[in-house]
Amino acid sequence: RALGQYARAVDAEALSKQQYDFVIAGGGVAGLTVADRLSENPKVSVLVIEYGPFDQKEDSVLVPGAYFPVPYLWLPFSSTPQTALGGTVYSVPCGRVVGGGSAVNAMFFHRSSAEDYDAWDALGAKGWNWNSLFPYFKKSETFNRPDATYAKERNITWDDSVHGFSGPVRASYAPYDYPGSANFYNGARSLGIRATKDPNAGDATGIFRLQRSVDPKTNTRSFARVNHYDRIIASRPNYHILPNTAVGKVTFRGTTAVGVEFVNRTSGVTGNITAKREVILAAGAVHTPQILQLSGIGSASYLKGLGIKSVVDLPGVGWNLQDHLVQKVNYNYTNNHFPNGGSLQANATYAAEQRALYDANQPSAYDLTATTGNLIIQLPLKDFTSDAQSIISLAKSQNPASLYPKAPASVIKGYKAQRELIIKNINDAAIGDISWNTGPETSLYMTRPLSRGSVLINTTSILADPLVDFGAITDPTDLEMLYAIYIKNRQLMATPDLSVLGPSETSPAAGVTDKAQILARLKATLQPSNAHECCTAKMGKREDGGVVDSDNTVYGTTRLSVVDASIWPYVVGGGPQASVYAGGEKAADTIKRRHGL
Ligand SMILES: Cc1cc2nc3c(=O)[nH]c(=O)nc-3n(C[C@H](O)[C@H](O)[C@H](O)COP(=O)(O)OP(=O)(O)OC[C@H]3O[C@@H](n4cnc5c(N)ncnc54)[C@H](O)[C@@H]3O)c2cc1C
Repeated sequence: RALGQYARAVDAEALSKQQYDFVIAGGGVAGLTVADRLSENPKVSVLVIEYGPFDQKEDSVLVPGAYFPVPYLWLPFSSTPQTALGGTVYSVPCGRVVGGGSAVNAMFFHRSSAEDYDAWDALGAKGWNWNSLFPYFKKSETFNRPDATYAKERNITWDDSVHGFSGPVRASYAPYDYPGSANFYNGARSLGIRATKDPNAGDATGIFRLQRSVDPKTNTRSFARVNHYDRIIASRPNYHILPNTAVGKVTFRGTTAVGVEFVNRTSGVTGNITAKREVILAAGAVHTPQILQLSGIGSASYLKGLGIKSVVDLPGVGWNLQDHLVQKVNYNYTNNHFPNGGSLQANATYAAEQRALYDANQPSAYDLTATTGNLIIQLPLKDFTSDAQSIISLAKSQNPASLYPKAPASVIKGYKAQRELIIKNINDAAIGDISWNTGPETSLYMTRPLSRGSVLINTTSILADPLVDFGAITDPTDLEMLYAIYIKNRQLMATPDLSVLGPSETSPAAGVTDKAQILARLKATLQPSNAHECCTAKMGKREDGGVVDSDNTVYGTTRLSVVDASIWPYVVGGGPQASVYAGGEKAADTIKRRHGL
């Protein structure tokens, strides 16, 4: 049988006889963005090989308010014991499904501050800066304005000039809001926190309304499977996806990538497929470095220990892992509004009513994700604490080589350069967030880590998880920044607008005021990952631990590129997906140009 639209019906033998112009490993945000753009040309054939299945349009995928439990995660998957956290292991959250992280994420969809992208360029990702990414942010989205009356009532503001109106990702604001949002907004304003007109304009600090990747016509998730595959596939016989299949390694002629080896996860059947023009890695920041190492691209001496023949000695592969720290803070409220962000879980009658409204396409609590409220506060360090200078001094006093003892020398060199820029921008770009779901849970995020981790293989099987070391809070500055965010949240909860609701903290440090004790509680309860893993095949100079050049090509190879969140020099503040979509759009243009398409 010839390859069908979904390529699901094809057995490995038939597939092995096919050749594609481009073979893409990983059908997540970046992979499907690039596949869509390349296959716009009917003469270009594209195969995406995706480890996970197609989703079955479950509520937990499509309905924002039915988000929990999060489906299609890579489970069970644990990190290595975290040395600065008493040897505890933590889960490594990533999506494993067509659509990748966008099929399972909390749908925050927003850009970071211009300083973050400009820092990438300064660190050697030449041409990757705010100005060059800006048109791609616009290209990636169809922005939907909220209803005018609702927007006025709820202080929703935006700037049309920074948005796109014809791109694949549907971006919108929730049409429903809990009354507690007003308390949060007014409390933040009373602390002097600026109301940001639109965080997507290059300054993502202040308090603002969360834009989400949700289609406002259907009130369902707008994710890469829908916006970069379902939307177009009927007219693209040249675009195929092979699900439930792992890319095991890239195959080479010399240092030229010529295809991939794959294994079907359920049948175990293996095969090879030829890529006539290019192999594109888009397996996410945890798995792209795994594929590279299994293919002989990484530290030659390390790979030799596993019996893997080196193709290119590239010690930066797998290093520079970054993520955002998460700290949940829970409260009891004696006088909270009803309904609030906890009501769907706590009150079955209310949940049934809201579900009926949602099904009738009326504004409903099901239009919100179960994780968040509608508002978020993102601030630079100086706006979280008056103690910013001593935190900066602490950061400067660290010795990067001893913080990251096993990292190759080139990686340390790049790490030092990153630290200098991060410290320089620390009082301008956001370092963390406060998000209250208007119910029992507040989420704090420390988004400007100075600690670094790694993803290294320790077997030669693609079906075994790589070793993921988040390196969480190995630089003690990160814990101090988290503490600053935590204290700011306490100040916020003490403002008249929020204290009127009668909050009393139940965890992580109920009643504790001593700093050392609070730090101990934070260490015991923080999560090293917000599923925002990135930066493990960094774009930048090779001598600084770089893995890909500014055109996404893996150093020392031809016809092999990386397009996902692995390529970032350092993590953006806020949610990463909008930046991955934009980076995918930019990479697709680069690849087209390279092949004269
Ligand atoms: C639970 C969760 C919540 C999140 N919430 C938000 C949010 O609210 N806002 C936000 O901006 N970001 C959020 N993120 C992060 C965001 O989704 C990711 O940053 C983004 O998906 C990364 O895109 P990517 O293309 O780099 O990788 P992914 O989208 O993860 O895609 C990688 C794909 O490659 C596949 N793959 C892996 N190994 C192989 C292999 N060997 N062969 C073939 N395929 C392979 C994976 O199955 C996956 O589908 C969240 C992520 C998760 C998991």
